Amino acid sequence: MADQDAPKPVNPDNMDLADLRDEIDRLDGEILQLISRRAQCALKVAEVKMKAAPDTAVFYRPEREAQVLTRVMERNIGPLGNEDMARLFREIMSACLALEKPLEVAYLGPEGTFTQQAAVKHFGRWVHSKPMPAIDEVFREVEAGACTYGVVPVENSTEGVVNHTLDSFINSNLRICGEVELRIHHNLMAGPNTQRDKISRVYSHQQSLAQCRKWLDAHMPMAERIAVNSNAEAARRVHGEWNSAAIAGEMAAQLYDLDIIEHKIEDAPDNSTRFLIIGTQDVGVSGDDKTSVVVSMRNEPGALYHLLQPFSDHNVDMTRLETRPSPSGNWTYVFFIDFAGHVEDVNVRQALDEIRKKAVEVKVLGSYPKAVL
Ligand SMILES: O=C(O)C(=O)C[C@]1(C(=O)O)C=C[C@@H](O)C=C1
Repeated sequence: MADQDAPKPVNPDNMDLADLRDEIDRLDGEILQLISRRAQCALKVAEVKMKAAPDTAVFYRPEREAQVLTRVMERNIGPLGNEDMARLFREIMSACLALEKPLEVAYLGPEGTFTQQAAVKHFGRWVHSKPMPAIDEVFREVEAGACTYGVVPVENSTEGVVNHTLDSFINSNLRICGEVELRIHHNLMAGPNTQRDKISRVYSHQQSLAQCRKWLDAHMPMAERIAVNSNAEAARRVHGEWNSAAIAGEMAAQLYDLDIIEHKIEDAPDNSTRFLIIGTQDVGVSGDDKTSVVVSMRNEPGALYHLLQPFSDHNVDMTRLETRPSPSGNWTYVFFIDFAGHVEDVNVRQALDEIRKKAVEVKVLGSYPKAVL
């Protein structure tokens, strides 16, 4: 391009409103062209994948998405914050992937749950999402191939692990393809005809009731607390009942037309929940990964020590250990372990090889990128 054709540098400080809007129009034109070119590239990527593996092409690549979002955050110069910028790119990538192949994602419903919020955070808005009534039904939907991926909660920072999810992995061949972390804000909501001092029942998911226990003790000690399948289910019920309230997220209040009586009633201000993305694919190395395994050990003295020793010997950073009763009974246990690294990393492979020699069974649930957003 000749020098005289190059766009003149502009200094927004010296521009009036009309000039600033002209500049925004010009920049929007550039952004539009760039997004279109990016989408064309994604279509070409789909062609290349189809050519290489016509029957088994994998379009959604969590490791690549994590790298793209991490790079956006590293290169961002502001004034938009890193997370805001990454969310914009999250949606662009989501739209590009939908051009390649629209994804079907099952989640723990009904509509308006935190799990749906987590699904949107992870995949963006360009997927077909399908609410399922229970965690094991999310697993079944993905196992049956009706949806390619599923989203289920796995642990909460105040309430701990979601046992249903861990137990579902024991009898399933599904893998973990990703994780999402979500800050959870609980709100007390009711229909427009319900007065706060008349509330006699509070519905929510059992974990949400527990996460708001102190607030409920202090402000609604007389109201009966009723556990239901999900917070969105609680909101749906309250939609048709007087003198009842639900504890749920803002999405549920909008969906079921309820008024929020009190925002952020959770006892722990940094309350957050971790969700897993389940599917059938093995995810490649992103450079900042996590691995989850489930190990069953013989019930003998020192079993746990022998299980953990190889992690320390090979410098593998263990991030979580959960014990669950083994489905075979007899007071035996299985251990769910998360650690940093990917099964293709040498130290991880060595640690797992040693554990396999000592364990009754080792099942790798998946290596996947650490949550970026
Ligand atoms: O790089 C790929 O494999 C792509 O399909 C492109 C792309 C993107 O838009 O950047 C889209 C979907 C994938 O999940 C990852 C990245």
